[in-house]
Amino acid sequence: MMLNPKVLSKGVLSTACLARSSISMPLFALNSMMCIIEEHMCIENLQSIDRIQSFTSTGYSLREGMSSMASGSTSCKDEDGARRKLQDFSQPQHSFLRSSFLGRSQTLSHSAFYPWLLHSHLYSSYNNGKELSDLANKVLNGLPKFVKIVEVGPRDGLQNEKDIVPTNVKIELIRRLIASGLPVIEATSFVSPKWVPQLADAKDVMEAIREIKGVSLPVLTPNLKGFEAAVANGAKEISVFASSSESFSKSNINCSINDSLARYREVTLAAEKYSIPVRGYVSCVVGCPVEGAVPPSKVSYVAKELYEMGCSEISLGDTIGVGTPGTVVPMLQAVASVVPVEKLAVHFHDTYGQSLSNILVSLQMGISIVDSSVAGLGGCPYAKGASGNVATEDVVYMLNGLGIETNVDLTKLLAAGDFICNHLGRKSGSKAAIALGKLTANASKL
Ligand SMILES: CC(C)(COP(=O)([O-])OP(=O)([O-])OC[C@H]1O[C@@H](n2cnc3c(N)ncnc32)[C@H](O)[C@@H]1OP(=O)([O-])[O-])[C@@H](O)C(=O)NCCC(=O)NCCSC(=O)C[C@@](C)(O)CC(=O)[O-]
Repeated sequence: MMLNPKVLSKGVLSTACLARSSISMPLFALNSMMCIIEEHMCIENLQSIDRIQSFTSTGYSLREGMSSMASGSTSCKDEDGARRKLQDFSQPQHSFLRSSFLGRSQTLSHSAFYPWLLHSHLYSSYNNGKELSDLANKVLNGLPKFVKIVEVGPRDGLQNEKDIVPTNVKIELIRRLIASGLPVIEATSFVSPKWVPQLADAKDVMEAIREIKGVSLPVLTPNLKGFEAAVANGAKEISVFASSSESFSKSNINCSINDSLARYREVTLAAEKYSIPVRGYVSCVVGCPVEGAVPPSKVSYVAKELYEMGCSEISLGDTIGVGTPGTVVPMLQAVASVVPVEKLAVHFHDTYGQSLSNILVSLQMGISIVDSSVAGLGGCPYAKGASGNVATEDVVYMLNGLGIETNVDLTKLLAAGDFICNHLGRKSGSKAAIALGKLTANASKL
């Protein structure tokens, strides 16, 4: 598409920059979006750009949509007073998606390659500045100001490593991750050492970190035995892990979904006595290595059970990393209708490179807790084909770009990633870490 020469003139560009700098929105993302919009819409004058200043005004947010859905309402009011229907994403996959995201009741054909078909719709429907500012408002204004990152590298990241990582390396990794400012670091698992030999040193890891204050260091427990061992070794927070797929439940913890929920009821009851917060994982929230696609209703069933038995946070795990925004959004919609969205976390593995886009749509839906693993370490020994978790460095880089606080020092996080990658003798799984590492190396040559 042609770009109007007027938009290219120096004056226009600098005025556009001024307009952008006067708002409190994440500028990098906003600039990128505006460049795309300007380019494709051949903006003739600056009126549209000036309206960018109204991006901070009120507008429809997906969070509002989610809360109205949770209360049984299916519609919400936008600033023009028009009633817009929330989309029904619970329709079968690969059919059609309704676009309330764009503020129009239009039906978009859904294909595997372009799940949202945002492009053609965007350029054909939005042709004035007011609508452009509404659009940017909807995309960016609903994002949280702070995201809590739950670092799962020492547990989920290392559990699949074939060679046993020495205990002192695990402890040093945890110390470095703490130093980077991460608020939660899942330290280890009290599971059967026959099932996960890599984490057989859970007691020794806990012994070294149990006195550390100011950071949460939860551990994974599959049953009461694991819970008791965790508490005896100083755990102050624990996690239980159920699955939304029967086959995965059987292969991961050797019991059915309902049997696992019965076990976790015992664990949450015991935890309540000690005032120990329990996080509940639901794995295979989009797909299972054995059963294939997992319907959102199964995920919401397990999430609701965990929440109602007392789990204070529910982490939704795409264990094999097959999700795209097209499958993650309906799953979140189903779960958020039974568990408050502020209690939900997302946990993506990056097998198909979809994690960051999945995280972004999750944030747009009101989620503000994201699990990730330093250097993209990870994989589940009982989920064939599962690759590493989304890399914490990549998540922090994206959130920094969006102007979202995490309290994480990226430089120190990169150092923690280098430390563990050096030990494992492996390149980092984080694209941001690789790119920033190259930048540093080039700078030091100057
Ligand atoms: C649940 C069990 C124990 C059942 O395993 P089982 O073989 O059915 O259990 P059992 O009760 O028959 O016990 C077998 C042996 O394990 C012992 N045992 C029993 N419980 C414990 C315990 N807590 N700690 C230590 N030992 C334990 C028990 O004492 C016994 O020892 P033995 O008499 O043979 O010497 C086993 O299947 C297990 O440990 N599974 C854990 C597997 C695991 O950790 N998988 C990775 C988790 S990652 C995940 O789920 C996904 C997630 C959370 O990351 C999110 C995502 O990525 O999507």
